[in-house]
Amino acid sequence: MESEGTSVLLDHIHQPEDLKRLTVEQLEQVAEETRQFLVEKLSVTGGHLAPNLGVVELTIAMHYLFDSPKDKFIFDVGHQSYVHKILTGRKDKFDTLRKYKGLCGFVKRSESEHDVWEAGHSSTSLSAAMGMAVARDLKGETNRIIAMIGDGALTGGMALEALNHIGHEKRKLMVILNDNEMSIAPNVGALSHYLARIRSDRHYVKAKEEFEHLIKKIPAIGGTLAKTAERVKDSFKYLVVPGVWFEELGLTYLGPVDGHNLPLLLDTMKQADKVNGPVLVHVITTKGKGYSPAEADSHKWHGISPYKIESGQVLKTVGPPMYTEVFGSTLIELAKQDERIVAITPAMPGGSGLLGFAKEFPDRMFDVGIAEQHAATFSAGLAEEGLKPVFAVYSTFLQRAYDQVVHDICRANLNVVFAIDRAGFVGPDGETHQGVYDIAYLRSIPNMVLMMPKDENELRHMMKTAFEYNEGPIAYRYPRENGLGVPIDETLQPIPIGTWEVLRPGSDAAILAVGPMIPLALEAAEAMSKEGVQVRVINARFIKPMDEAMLLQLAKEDIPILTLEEGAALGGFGSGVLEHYSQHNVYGLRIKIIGVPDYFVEHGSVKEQRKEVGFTAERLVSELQALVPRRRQRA
Ligand SMILES: Cc1ncc(C[n+]2csc(CCOP(=O)(O)OP(=O)(O)O)c2C)c(N)n1
Ligand SMILES: CC(=O)[C@@H](O)[C@H](O)COP(=O)(O)O
Ligand SMILES: [Mg+2]
Repeated sequence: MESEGTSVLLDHIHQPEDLKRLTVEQLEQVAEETRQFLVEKLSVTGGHLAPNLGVVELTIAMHYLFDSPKDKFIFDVGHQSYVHKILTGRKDKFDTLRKYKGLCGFVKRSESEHDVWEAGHSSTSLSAAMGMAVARDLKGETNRIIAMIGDGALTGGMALEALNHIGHEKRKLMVILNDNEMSIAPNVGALSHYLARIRSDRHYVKAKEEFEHLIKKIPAIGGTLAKTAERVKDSFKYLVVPGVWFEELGLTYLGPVDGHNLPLLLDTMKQADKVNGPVLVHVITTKGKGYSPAEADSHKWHGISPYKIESGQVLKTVGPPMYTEVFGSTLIELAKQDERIVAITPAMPGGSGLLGFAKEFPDRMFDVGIAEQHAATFSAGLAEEGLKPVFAVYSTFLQRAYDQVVHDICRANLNVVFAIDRAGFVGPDGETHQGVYDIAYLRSIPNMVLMMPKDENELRHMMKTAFEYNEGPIAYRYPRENGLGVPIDETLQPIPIGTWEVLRPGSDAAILAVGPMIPLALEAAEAMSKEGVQVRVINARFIKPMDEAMLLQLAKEDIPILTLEEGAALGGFGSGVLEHYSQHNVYGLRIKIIGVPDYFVEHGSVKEQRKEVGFTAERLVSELQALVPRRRQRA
């Protein structure tokens, strides 16, 4: 891929209509120029390069044949919608991709009328498509509904629930299965193996054609022989029709078709468009197509940081290890001591830092696919039988398994350990991925213990604490960022459950800070000390249960309290402090909750997101000045 390409045709594509005037050869040139554009732009911005390189021809074909936005294009997850954005007038905004107030990395209604379904979480496209198909029919409209779903997303339970409904109602809609054999990591599961079989045995299609040709040769026959021939043909389907599983669900299966062969793709999708009912087009693509580093390692290039085009070398940020890395290495340390420890990931082995664990303990590592609900109750089953499951999951994706956490794990009080990564703001992935709700949605469940460390060293001790805790479910949450670079204790000590830690003494006010908010609290306390106000800073490392003794002491001292968490203020840790005092009939305290306000915080850097919601020392100082009575503020 030369680094300075000239986009001759792509520069003239401002809306999908501009595609429709082109010849197929010109469309192929647009595809080439689009790949060039993606590689160049994302070398600066970073983003989901490999998924988008894989759907260049597919997205061009969709916009060439069909009429968005009248026809509804629904992208599952939406991380592969960059080509769609390029073709719908947003090419010039790609320098702002995933930047603060810039182009969103997922489908976004506010950006374009062509963006009709927002996602970020996987496996929602088919349910949305079905909803839009029913609405269309009830309104007497005739537009097309076209969902693009990947082979990974297809393993998500919602997708299978939707297929069941789609096949039942038999309404006209098109499912384009973008099969590149990859989730983020190589795809897993029986469904993935089934698709692999279809991909590999191309003779299915040839044999089917020969058989049908043979049947046609038999002279026109009537009666039982005709019925027999039909039954033979139908049963032959089980042998040769590759997509029989989909056909049995009630969808017409077309494919598999090469997703980079535009003429073939166009023909197949024209055929699919004629089907008067649900149709699934099985498209085989290469994740990372056209850029050799991404083709060679599409796991790494699924979501990539800025890189050098020529070498594919990623521009690494230096610094202390990420919390995720510390989690992964410490889990190996613990697992070496106890074979009861098993790790579970819903399709995020790399992102969750478990690749090392998988290598060390292949029999104790379970990637269940994009299936958080199954992962949770699978963990419950493991715990039921005396193992020590560590369910590694991003905060935002744990939302998908809330009932299983309540119903199967906490109610049953099973010893499941939750390793909740990406807790707090996550930066470029934005509002669909912010890990800011798990404090609120977990702390209200009986039997749940929820911790957050002040640094990577304390994370290790929390992991030991969780491992040795056998009173039921326990969770530690940690952010998508580097640790603080603190010294690492070799010996792991469990922390007494429900105990906080005073980090800075003070008698005029107290800040109860959670996790990555602690440095900010210390900075504000330092600033206040210059005004003669001594602010105590407490590491509120147990969100549940709270340190009741310390809360009682604070009440006795009757000093103002400020709670600080990178989580939804509504129902979060600070709410818990208020609830505690209410339950203990303590009245009249001055308490200020600082958390994430009640709206979805969009993409940008974590620093920009924190600034936007007022997580700044200046803001904390002004809140403390308002809380601490004048008499305590010495002149
Ligand atoms: C509920 C949920 N779990 C996990 C993820 C993380 N995730 C994003 S994309 C992806 C893989 C999707 O694979 P596939 O659908 O095959 O798309 P591809 O990237 O291969 O084009 C995963 C696991 C998510 N977005 N949503
Ligand atoms: C699209 C998606 O959900 C994942 O690719 C996610 O963006 C990964 O997030 P991290 O980059 O934090 O692992
Ligand atoms: Mg895939």
